[in-house]
Amino acid sequence: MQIGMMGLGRMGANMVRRLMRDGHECVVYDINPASVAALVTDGALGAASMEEFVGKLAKPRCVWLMLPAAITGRIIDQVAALMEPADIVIDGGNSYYHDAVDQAAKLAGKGIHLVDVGTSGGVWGLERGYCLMIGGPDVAVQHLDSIFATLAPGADAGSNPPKDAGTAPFGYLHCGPSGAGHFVKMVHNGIEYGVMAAYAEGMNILKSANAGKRQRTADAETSPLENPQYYQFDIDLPQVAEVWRHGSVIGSWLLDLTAGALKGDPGLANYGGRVSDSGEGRWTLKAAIDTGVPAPVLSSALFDRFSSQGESEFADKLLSAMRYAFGGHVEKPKAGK
Ligand SMILES: O=C(O)[C@H](O)[C@@H](O)[C@H](O)[C@H](O)COP(=O)(O)O
Repeated sequence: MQIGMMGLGRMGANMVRRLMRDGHECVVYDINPASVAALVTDGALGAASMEEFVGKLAKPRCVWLMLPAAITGRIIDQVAALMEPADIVIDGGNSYYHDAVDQAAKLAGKGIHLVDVGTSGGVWGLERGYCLMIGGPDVAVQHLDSIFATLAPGADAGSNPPKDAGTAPFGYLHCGPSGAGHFVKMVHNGIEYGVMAAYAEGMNILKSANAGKRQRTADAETSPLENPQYYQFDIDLPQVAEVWRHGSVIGSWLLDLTAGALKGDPGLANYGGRVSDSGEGRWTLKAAIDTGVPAPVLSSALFDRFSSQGESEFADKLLSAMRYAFGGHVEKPKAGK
C-alpha cells in the first residue's frame, strides 16, 4: 500500500524504513531536504514541498505525520487544505487527545478522516516494531490495516493468536473514535513516568545500602543513622538490574534498558539528572482530576520530574529560611557538596 510520511526525524524516518522493508510504497517530505534525500536513497519517493508531496499521493491519500505536538495542529490544517473528501490524515505524534477530538470534527466537515495513533517504541521501533494505539473512524482505520500490521511488532514468536483475539496480540489496537488513540497513549506515558520513577527510587535505595560505612553526612548530628550495622552492603547495581531481568516479577523492557544504562555507565556520569517531560504526564493528571480518579503514584512521578528540572529550588530555599527564622537553624551543605 502507498503512504505519505511527513516529519522524518528519528521516529518518522525509521517507520518509513520499516514500511518499505515490508513492500509498502512511501512518499516522504520534511522541511529538512537532507532527511528526504536519505530516504530517497533507501527507495522512498521524495518531495520538495507539501504541494508536491500531496500531489504524488494516490487517492484516497493517506498522510502520516510524525511531528512535535506543538506544530502538529498547524501542519494538519495546511495539509488538509490540499486534500479531498475520503482522504486520511494520521497523527502519530504525542499530541494532546483534546486536539485530536477537535481536529477530527473540523476535518469531518470536509469529509477528511483524522486517525490518531499513539506510537510507542522509540528508537528501537525499526527492529522491534511499534505498539500502536489507534483512534478514528472504522472506515479509515480498516483502510490502513496493512500499514498498522507492518509497523506493529507482530505476534510473539511461537504464539498463534486465535482469530477472535483481534489485533492487540499483534501490537496494534483500534481503541475508539478520533482522540481515543492519543488518550490511551497519554495514559501509557503517565504509567511510563511511574514505572521509571519506581526503578529509579528503588535503585537509589540500593545505592545507599552502604550508608553505615560512609562518611557521616552534614545531618548526622541531628539525624544519625541509628543502626549502621544494617547498612554495610556494597550492592553492585548493574548486576542487580541484570539479575532482575531473569525470572523476576519486576522484569520489563524498561528494566532491560535500565540494566543496559547501568552496565555501560554505573555512576551515570553522562547524565546530570534533569528529566524533561513533553506533556503526556501532565495531561494524564488533568484527565484524572477531571474524572475524579486518584493517581498518587503518577502525580508523584510527574512532580519529581519538575523537581529535577530545578522547580523545587525556591520552595526548598523558603523551607530553609522558615526553619532559620523560627529556630535559628543554619542550613548545612547539600549531600556531595
Ligand atoms: O512510548 C514511547 O515510545 C515513549 O513514550 C515516547 O513516546 C517518548 O520517548 C516519550 O514521549 C517521552 O516522553 P517525555 O518527554 O514526556 O518523557
